[in-house]
Amino acid sequence: MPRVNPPEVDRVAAAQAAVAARRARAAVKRSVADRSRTALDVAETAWKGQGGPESTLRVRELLTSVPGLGPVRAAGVMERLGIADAKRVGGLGVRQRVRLREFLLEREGASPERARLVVLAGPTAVGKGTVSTHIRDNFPGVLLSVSATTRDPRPGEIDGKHYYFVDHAEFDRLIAEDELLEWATVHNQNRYGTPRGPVDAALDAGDSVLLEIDIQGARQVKRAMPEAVLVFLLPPSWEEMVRRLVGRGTESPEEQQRRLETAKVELAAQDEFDHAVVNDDVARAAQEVVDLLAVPAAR
Ligand SMILES: Nc1ncnc2c1ncn2[C@@H]1O[C@H](COP(=O)(O)OP(=O)(O)OP(=O)(O)O)[C@@H](O)[C@H]1O
Ligand SMILES: Nc1nc2c(ncn2[C@@H]2O[C@H](COP(=O)(O)O)[C@@H](O)[C@H]2O)c(=O)[nH]1
Repeated sequence: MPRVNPPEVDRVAAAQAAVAARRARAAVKRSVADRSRTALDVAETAWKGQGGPESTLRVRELLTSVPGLGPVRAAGVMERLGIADAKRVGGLGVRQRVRLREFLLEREGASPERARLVVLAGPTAVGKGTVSTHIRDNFPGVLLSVSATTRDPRPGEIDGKHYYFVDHAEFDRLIAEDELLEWATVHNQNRYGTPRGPVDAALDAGDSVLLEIDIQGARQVKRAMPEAVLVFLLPPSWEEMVRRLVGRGTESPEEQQRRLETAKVELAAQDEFDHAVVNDDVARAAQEVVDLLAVPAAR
């Protein structure tokens, strides 16, 4: 027999239930924040459909309880995943669940205690330098490795900031003394290499490191350090990449042609990478790379 109560009793019971539900949701959020549970575990519980506090938690609340994800970054993540602001975890559609699960898997695999080595590679003029500079300027928690190179500085490039500009004898010495984590002759012309010391020191100190290097170098890093995360930066289209190369105006037409030949080979290697990021917008592409590094956003 259904019970019939006076309206006051129903209202009091409903208010008590709402308070209990809010407390339960707050407890779930605290358990993610203090890492006694992962956000993915919470989401999976909600999707088992038992109607507990996990399923009525808003996705925004779940994400902002993940260490290192503030409201602004959480909003950006939701926009990327195609999840509306008011959505509750239990109310997500199948595709949204798949996207959120993938995001949380990646994010929680990249726990902030585990420093990561991320390698950003891609074809010429896709914007590797631009995206890396954006990360260096906006995410002080990331160490951007400074490479050694035998090429001449371009106008405005500073020795020790953009590259260590060295002659061939010095580059030979760096190789002979095993001071480079990887090195390669790029575009059949100049040699470039990653100094090993600063990378090792940063990882030992628990700091994540970003390398912006070519594909041959990325393969060498993966062989030496299989835990490194390889990210392939893609242009929105081949034509846009050519426009960027020509528009940059730093190479002669012959050098542009040489780089485009290398680019065809490089684009064929994108499947060897762990992740692909399209550089249609610098800030968004940089954010995607930073999410893979799992470092706190700039204040
Ligand atoms: N998202 C973007 N939208 C429009 N232009 C961009 C974008 N990202 C970079 N660019 C422009 O494209 C050009 C090439 O960028 P950048 O020099 O960073 O490429 P790169 O991948 O480092 O090239 P390389 O490997 O040849 O050194 C620059 O003029 C830069 O301003
Ligand atoms: N293997 C490595 N490649 C590197 C390194 N530093 C930069 N690069 C790549 O070289 C090309 C050309 O650079 P540019 O500054 O002359 O335009 C570009 O693809 C870089 O990613 C390195 O240490 N190792």
